[in-house]
Amino acid sequence: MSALREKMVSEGRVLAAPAVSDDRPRVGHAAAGVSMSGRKIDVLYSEDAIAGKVDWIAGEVAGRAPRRLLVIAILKGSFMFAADLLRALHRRDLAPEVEFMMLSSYGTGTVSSGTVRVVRDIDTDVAGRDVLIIDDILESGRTLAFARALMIERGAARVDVAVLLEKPGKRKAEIEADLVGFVCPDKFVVGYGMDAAHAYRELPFVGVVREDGDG
Ligand SMILES: O=P(O)(O)OC[C@H]1O[C@H](OP(=O)(O)OP(=O)(O)O)[C@H](O)[C@@H]1O
Ligand SMILES: Nc1nc2[nH]cnc2c(=O)[nH]1
Repeated sequence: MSALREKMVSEGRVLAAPAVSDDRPRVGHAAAGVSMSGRKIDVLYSEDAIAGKVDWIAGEVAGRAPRRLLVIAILKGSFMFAADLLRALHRRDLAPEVEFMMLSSYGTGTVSSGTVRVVRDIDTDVAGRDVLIIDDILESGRTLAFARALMIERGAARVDVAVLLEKPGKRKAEIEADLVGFVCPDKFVVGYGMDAAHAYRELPFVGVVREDGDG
């Protein structure tokens, strides 16, 4: 800490940065069994691996030379992917407008209810625009089929879909993503925006919660 900052802290004019505990989980490529609130999470895709895919997706989007690009992030699960992807798009000299649509079909469970609920709609007119819908994961496809159909119905010129993860062989609705980060094993994944009963969204990596008895 600089002498000036030390003086300001001692005078109560600024807060000292909290001490960083050294026993934080270190998450890298080979990390496994990270402990979170007593549950073990096996890391499936590390922060570095995700960053590489995000950069690749941004390059692909830029290569399509979108016109009047509107990025629509499907909340809640996509918030972290959206934040990283938007910064990566900026680095590729794209300046999209950004919208958020909140859809839900899983509630607190791990199986799709089969019904997509619009919790919050966008308030931008999409007619004539190139739209990129982004979501964390494509599984049954109900969420993204719903969102894409809605944007086409509203007159978007083009609708592309980018997801960080897709689970093959699970589709119940007719949709394929245009850009996919990882093809994911058939396990319920958490982290990097994705939850299990509202937990784990804050994790910077994608993992799988270890079942009791998994070791
Ligand atoms: O392909 P699908 O089977 O439709 O599943 C994918 C959707 O499921 C999750 O959302 P969820 O409904 O859990 O809401 P959340 O994003 O608020 O967590 C996820 O964020 C995707 O949007
Ligand atoms: N958190 C989470 N949400 C999902 N929605 C569809 N599949 C999944 C999954 O594996 N994890």
